[in-house]
Amino acid sequence: MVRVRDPDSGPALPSAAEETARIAVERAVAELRYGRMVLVDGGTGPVLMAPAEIASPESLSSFVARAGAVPALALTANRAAVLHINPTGDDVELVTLAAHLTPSAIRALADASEDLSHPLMGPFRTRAMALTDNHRAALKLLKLARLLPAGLVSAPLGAPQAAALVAGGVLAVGAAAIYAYETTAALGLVRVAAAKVPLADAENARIIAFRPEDGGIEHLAILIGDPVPHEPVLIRLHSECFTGDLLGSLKCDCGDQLRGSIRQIAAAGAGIVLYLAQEGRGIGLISKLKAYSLQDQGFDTVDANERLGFDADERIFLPAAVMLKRLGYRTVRLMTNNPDKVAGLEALGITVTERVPHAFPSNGHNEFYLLTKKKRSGHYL
Ligand SMILES: Nc1nc2c(ncn2[C@@H]2O[C@H](COP(=O)(O)OP(=O)(O)OP(=O)(O)O)[C@@H](O)[C@H]2O)c(=O)[nH]1
Ligand SMILES: [Zn+2]
Repeated sequence: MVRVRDPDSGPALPSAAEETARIAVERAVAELRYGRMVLVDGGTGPVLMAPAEIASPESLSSFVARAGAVPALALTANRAAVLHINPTGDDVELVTLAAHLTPSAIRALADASEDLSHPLMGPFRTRAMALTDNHRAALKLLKLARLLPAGLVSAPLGAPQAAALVAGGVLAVGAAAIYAYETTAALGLVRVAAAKVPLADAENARIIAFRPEDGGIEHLAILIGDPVPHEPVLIRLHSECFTGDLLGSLKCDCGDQLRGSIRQIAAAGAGIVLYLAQEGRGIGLISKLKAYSLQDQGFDTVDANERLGFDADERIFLPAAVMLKRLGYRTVRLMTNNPDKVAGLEALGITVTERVPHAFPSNGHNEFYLLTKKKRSGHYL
């Protein structure tokens, strides 16, 4: 494919080697989502891994046959703390799979939404397998696959064993590529389509779609009116929320914020909504629904994410900053209540001249959610 550089492209487009590495990560993501095993390779020796949330007797025995040994269960420190596993101080714990940890117990250890139906399943033993950077990369890869960050992992394998697995069809992916993935994908964003789409609240609207040059996750820019590049442009960064944006869910404020931002920008004359593919603050729709079921059990939105093994917010701001630069805008008035969005854009070279408050009345279902954003995530409300 011919590589075209926008006149105001901001950061350089990634090299061909970086793009090959990014595509390897996307293929590994697809393998994991099909429940297949993947080899994560890097300086500390290749480790075989598989998602724990779909562990079955068959997948476990196939793992043992390939790795030549019983795997360990890799959990984030957040998830391990919930399970009262003695902390080693590392960000990842490797739990020994004792006989009582059957496939269904492994699934329950991975998935906090089953905590009530599967009360604590200890005792747990850790440290039998030495933790390596490739185990950490394995959990990052699961997050990129929008799966729970809990994986069956082997100890580092010898080169001949890893080569035999690759020859047998197991996909290998580099740990460095996994860590670079989000940055490389964002830096590779280019415009792939643009069209006028008159909206009920903003008739003069255009949607410009961005995608990494050779495929991958797409984000949208909704341009309303004709924002002037050299003046501060009124913008909203809106993370995708299927339930709130499309279904009008009352659990959050997303639907009001999305429609409200379009109305406000139209009333002001011009501006941009960036609609970012970061469902569930970056954990994906299925994990967000699991977080909702934990909220039904009394946990707040932050605790629910952490019980599932995630951080409270897994989003990055680079895709938004890159899209703004590709469109030719570097100075913005940002509609948000989230201080991290202001700091995140500023850190990436976008000047935020003003934070425009973007709060809507609560609706009888989302008071506690809004209060938690204020109290625990420092939102201005
Ligand atoms: N994990 C998780 N995600 C949620 C929950 N409720 C809403 N979301 C997601 O949170 C994101 C909200 O995005 P935004 O409205 O852009 O961001 P914000 O951090 O609330 O900041 P502002 O609205 O700009 O003040 C969307 O991706 C929703 O899908 C929840 O309880 N758990
Ligand atoms: Zn929402």
